[in-house]
Amino acid sequence: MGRGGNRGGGRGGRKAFRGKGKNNRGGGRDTRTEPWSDIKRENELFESYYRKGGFMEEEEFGEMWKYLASDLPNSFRFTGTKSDALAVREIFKRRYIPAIEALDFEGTRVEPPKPVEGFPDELVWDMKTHKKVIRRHKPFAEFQKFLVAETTSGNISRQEVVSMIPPHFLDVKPGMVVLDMCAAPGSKSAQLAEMIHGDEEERVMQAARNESPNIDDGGDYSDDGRSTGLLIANDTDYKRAGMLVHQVKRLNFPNLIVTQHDASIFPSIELPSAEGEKKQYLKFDRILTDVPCSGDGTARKNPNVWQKWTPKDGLGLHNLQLRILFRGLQMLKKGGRLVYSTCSMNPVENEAVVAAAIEACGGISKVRIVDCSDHLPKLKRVPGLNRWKVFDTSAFPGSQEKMGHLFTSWDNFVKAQAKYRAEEPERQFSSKVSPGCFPPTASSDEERIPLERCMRVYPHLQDTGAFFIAVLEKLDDIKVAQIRNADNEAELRKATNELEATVPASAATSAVEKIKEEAVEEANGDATPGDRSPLKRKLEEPDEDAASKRVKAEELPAQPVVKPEEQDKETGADVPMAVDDVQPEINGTTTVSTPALSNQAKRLKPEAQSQSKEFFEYLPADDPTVADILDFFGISERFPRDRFMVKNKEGLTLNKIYYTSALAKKIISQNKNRGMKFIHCGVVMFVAHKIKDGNIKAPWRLQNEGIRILEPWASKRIVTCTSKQTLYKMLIEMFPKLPKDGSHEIGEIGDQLTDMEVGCSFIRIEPSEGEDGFPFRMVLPLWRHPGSANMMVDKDDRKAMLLRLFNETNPIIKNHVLEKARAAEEARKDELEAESRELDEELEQVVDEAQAEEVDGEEKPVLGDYMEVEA
Ligand SMILES: C[S@@+](CC[C@H](N)C(=O)[O-])C[C@H]1O[C@@H](n2cnc3c(N)ncnc32)[C@H](O)[C@@H]1O
Repeated sequence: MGRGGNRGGGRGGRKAFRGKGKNNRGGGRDTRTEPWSDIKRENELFESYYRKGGFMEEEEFGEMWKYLASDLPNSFRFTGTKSDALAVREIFKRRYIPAIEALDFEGTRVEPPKPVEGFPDELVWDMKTHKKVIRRHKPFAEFQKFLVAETTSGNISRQEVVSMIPPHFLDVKPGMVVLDMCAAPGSKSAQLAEMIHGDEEERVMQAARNESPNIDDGGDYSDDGRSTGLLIANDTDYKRAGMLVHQVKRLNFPNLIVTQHDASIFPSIELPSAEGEKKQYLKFDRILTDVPCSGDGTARKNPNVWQKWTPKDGLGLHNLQLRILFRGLQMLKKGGRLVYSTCSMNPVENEAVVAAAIEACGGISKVRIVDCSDHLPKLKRVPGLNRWKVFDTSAFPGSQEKMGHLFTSWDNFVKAQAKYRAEEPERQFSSKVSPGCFPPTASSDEERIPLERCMRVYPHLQDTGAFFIAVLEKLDDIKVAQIRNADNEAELRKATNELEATVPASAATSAVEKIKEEAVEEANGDATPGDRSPLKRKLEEPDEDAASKRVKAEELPAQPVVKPEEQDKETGADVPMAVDDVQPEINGTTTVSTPALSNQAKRLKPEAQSQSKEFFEYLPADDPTVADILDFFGISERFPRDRFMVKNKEGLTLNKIYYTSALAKKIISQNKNRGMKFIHCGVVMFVAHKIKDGNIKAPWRLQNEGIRILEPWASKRIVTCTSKQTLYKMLIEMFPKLPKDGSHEIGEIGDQLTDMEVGCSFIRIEPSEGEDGFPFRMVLPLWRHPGSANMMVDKDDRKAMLLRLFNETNPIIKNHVLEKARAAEEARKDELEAESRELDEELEQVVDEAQAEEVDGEEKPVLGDYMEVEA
């Protein structure tokens, strides 16, 4: 990853809401007007469910609840390549920890940040002092500046600790093909990209020096050290997908594609195949399904949980979560690994989804839950649940009063419903409960799904938010699925209705105030658990050949457009979306009473479509513009020439030239006309230099984003910086002068530039030991003008570098070009004023002359005078 601004100005970080796209219910966006500290952290229904739902002992519940109602510590992660991340972490430890340790705030010693146990290399830190205190109070000003500057430069990610866990369990290796199905705003995608990237830069430099890379981490380094892996980050929500692009763009990762699809019907991705050969479709080594959820585990930072929690939030999302997970398992390679995660504590959104998906895939011989007890051993967690109660509410129409009901099984639920229909036909339930919400009932020990292998992280275990993680491995192709869809449920309901008469009137006993425990039959042992197992229907693995069939997307209104990065982009109509011929036929509705959707209707649920279209046109390997640029920089023939792309319909090298990995190219080229919605791919490698600067062979600028990918292969236009002092001068002066007589003030850089032709070049800075050395390798672009030089790093990034390398908190960056332009503007202003004075004088003269005329002739109205009308 680039330093010194090459990650742009991304300000990522998760919002205090979790996936409230159009499909999501629950807490929703934080819309409160009153301050967080004034929000009452109480909610009777919420508390009753977690207290009575049988999740933990009363004593532990008390501890958990106390933490859940307290503020969340402030956490962050050092990001980027490992060597860069470790270098910035060292600066932080050396400079800021001692300063914070010495602070007093409101009479108490400040507890400094600490590395979070369980995460490798001390790259994750948290701090008890609240974010707001750090932001607003003077003693923390220096530390706050560091956090802001490094977050902007992309060296720090302000991410919640628990949210960092799922990618760690995916066990991603460089070279793997990974899908993040619900990725926005992208903090986990960033982690995954880092993992796929590995120590790529180090390896590429070794390859360029013809050294054989010394690696045995199982990655594929056949592409001259470059990672052959790929991350596809997807989100259905148009605006959030825009946030995702913004977040991942600063990673400068050419092995990344962002798509915008409903993950539950994510299209199969076609791979190129020879004429007449059977079509091949991409299967993933790793998949993350960090699904939309009720988010009740984020209560420490999300007031909506306290204000709005209802059991409907989780119940309403169960089916969408199940469909997303099922689709993920379909697209996973045999032997591949999938992590399912939520920030909810509700088993209906967690263990129930995992169990229902495994059942839908054909059981534990097809998909197993991986025992991860030996992975991240310092991370405190508790086993997943095998038993839980499902919570629902009911009310009479028009009444505000709600009654809570706890059900232990689908049978009891159906029986209780029948009883209420007979006794209180007016009472209405949320009708979001489906059979898959309940604990699975295996017919034998061998078939039992070991849900205890799932992981629950609770707030009190290590002072974090709550999270749920399940690691799944696909053992075999999914050929037969057990489906519980609305048709089957209706059949089941019909069958169980016949049992109504057998339900004793006393079936439902009062448990907590308004909460009813609807599980008495089972508890008394007099219930005959009905056959919960649904009717079976065959579901073949998608017939990939049929995947190219098109389904016309519904016409939807125009959506806001992602900030365009290319001016010459055109808009075009959406291409119909390609989906698998056979989609997971899990109940697409969330209610037991809703009529079944036709298969066609289930497929016709595309996400909101935008009217704008990105173009991704690859340039031919012998493109003359690219050839000139590569020649100008002396780029080795070993650097691939066929991966350059432009983003205009005509495929012209107008403004920007992008670079992508080989696999990204294959996928984009093969699928862009199949209806896939690609919304981002590629790092900007070259930008057209439009200022007249003489006759330059390659009037293109190197870009921070792509410079480190290209630099190891360059043999020309390289300037080496060896002194910190020189770099300092280059940073505080935007355009240091380079007079013809060689009397510059920029040390070794100026010496090397003296005889260099006008145009772009690399500044190479190698790391060196000691306080006076450079903490990490840097490569920066520089433009040599006829009379000056310009390191092409923007002001914010210059400031970040000055702070990081020189501890300079308020640098004044000189820009004589801007000053000259301002002076010219001032001079022009003076000129304009003079012109305007002259005009006034002329006008006065005209008026005087007009008045003089009056003396001789008829009276005429003049400017500033008024007419006298004769009576
Ligand atoms: C919990 S958030 C994901 C957070 C993200 N993984 C991260 O770490 O930054 C859930 C995301 O799912 C998205 N989403 C909701 N329904 C979806 C669907 N049907 N397909 C794909 N994404 C969906 C939401 O827009 C939201 O961004």
